Amino acid sequence: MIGIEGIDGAGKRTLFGKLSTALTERGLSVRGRAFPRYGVDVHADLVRDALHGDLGPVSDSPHAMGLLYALDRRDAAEGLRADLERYDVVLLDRYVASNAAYGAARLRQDADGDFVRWVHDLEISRFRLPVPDAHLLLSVTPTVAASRVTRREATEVGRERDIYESDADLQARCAALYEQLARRGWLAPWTVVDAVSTVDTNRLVDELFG
Ligand SMILES: Cc1cn([C@H]2C[C@H](O)[C@@H](COP(=O)(O)O)O2)c(=O)[nH]c1=O
Repeated sequence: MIGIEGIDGAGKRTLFGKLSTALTERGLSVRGRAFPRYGVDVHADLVRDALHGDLGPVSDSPHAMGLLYALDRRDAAEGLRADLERYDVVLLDRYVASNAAYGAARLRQDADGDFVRWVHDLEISRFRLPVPDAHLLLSVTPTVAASRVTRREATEVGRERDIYESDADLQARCAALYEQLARRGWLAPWTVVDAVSTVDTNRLVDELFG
């Protein structure tokens, strides 16, 4: 199970698609999932409302938001465990590490702070969510990521920027948090992928799967 992580606009969705194709071409069965599961889980829908300022003070509280993201994953845990039995590779577009990075960045803590520990206690120790085997961190400057978010807005009709995407300082702190989590090997080993230019997916698959 591989978690694909990075700030908004880092290119996670693109890599997710390319990796799925490359792994399938090598004869592996692949199951992809994305969190939050908007339209599937009530907690994820509350997250979406909060991200657009439609849930009152909930969006002001990193812990309230963190709990909603965690509950969405807890509701998916049984399905995830079944996927792990059935598929060679489970690819995740965001997972527990997103909660650690964004919440800690909002609270201006670092990776050794209370929030990252709180996420671990809640999602891993208490909810017993499956632990990933590896993380891929798409590393990109916040400026490049922001320009990708702007480009995506132009093509996705009706899509409104959420409260995190509009906050350049938060994105910069979040990028720093991800780098710290990667250096510490938080939860699983991390491979940092330079995502400013086009990622060589086949090379990445070779690195990951030999
Ligand atoms: C999955 C997840 C996302 N997030 C944030 C990252 C994004 O800015 C936002 C929405 O995710 P998305 O843009 O990938 O749909 O939620 C968390 O803070 N914690 C989480 O657990």
